[in-house]
Amino acid sequence: MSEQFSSSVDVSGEDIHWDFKDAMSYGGYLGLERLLTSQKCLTEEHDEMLFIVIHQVGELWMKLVLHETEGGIAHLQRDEVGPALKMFARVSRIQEQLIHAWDVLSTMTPADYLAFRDALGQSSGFQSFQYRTLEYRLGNKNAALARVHKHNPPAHRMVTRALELPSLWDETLRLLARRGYAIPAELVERDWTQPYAPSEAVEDVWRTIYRDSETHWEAYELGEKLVDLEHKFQQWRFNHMKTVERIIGYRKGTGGTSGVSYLVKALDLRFFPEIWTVRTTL
Ligand code: HEM
Ligand SMILES: N[C@@H](CC(=O)c1ccccc1NC=O)C(=O)O
Repeated sequence: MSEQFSSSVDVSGEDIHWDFKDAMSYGGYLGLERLLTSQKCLTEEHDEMLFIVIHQVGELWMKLVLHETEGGIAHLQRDEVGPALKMFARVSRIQEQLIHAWDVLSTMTPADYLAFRDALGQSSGFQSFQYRTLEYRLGNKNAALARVHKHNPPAHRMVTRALELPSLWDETLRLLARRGYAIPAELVERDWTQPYAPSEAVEDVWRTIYRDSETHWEAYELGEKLVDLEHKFQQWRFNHMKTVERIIGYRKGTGGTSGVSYLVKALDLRFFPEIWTVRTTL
């Protein structure tokens, strides 16, 4: 073994020796070489680095949110509510990080952003395949939005798979049906690519669960976790819309939408509709 690839150190009387060729290192394990050379600014503008890093951090958190959401859904499929709740609790904490990231981006003024905005061309958050995958897994099935990814086959496969699978809400209703709650049969087996249509029968089930939570404790806890998750998703959307308003005003979006008014409309979307409507009649 060559001397330069090995080392030993005396730590509290213990001789620790390692071989660098095989040893795991901090940067190697974390892939820092790729991670920290992936901030490729197109301009010399100071704030472009902030813009890139905020998006990269967002995509990394989204990766973990997807991982935890998949894990949580898999537990629900196996009727393991407790471990699913543990994963959704983590999702909510990650969402808090995503929400607070807007405060960092808000330090960028309109002039700072406009200085490099033209370099972005027609690229836009619309093209985030992880975001679209997440929306589909949670239950917002707008099939048209998958087409954006058709020129990127791995992304298209990921998004299409999410479109075709039962969402978190679908799996929640299937679990309730297995537990004897009166979920309509056409919601237990359906074409999952289609948007979910709210049902009075489902609202009735949640009314039963909420009115007597002590006898329906697991279902009640699951319902409240989903409320947290959707509430935080709404907060993220709202902060996005307000940050966009303060940075580009009422300009059109680079992705071709009207901009702020498009983002305002997106605030009306619901992943778990009956869990909200039931609250009016509890
Ligand atoms: C200066 C900052 C930003 C501006 C001006 C902005 C603006 C917009 C606009 C106008 C849209 C609508 C699509 C379009 O026409 O382009 C949009 C969509 C989107 N943006 Fe941003 N955005 C900003 C930052 C971010 C950040 C930091 C993220 C994520 C980390 C993000 C994620 C998204 C996503 C996922 C969509 C698609 C939303 C949907 O389809 O409902 N944006 N953004
Ligand atoms: N839609 C934004 C551009 C934008 O925000 C963006 C552009 C490239 C990569 C990520 C982006 N972020 C989210 O939409 C705009 O209209 O200025």
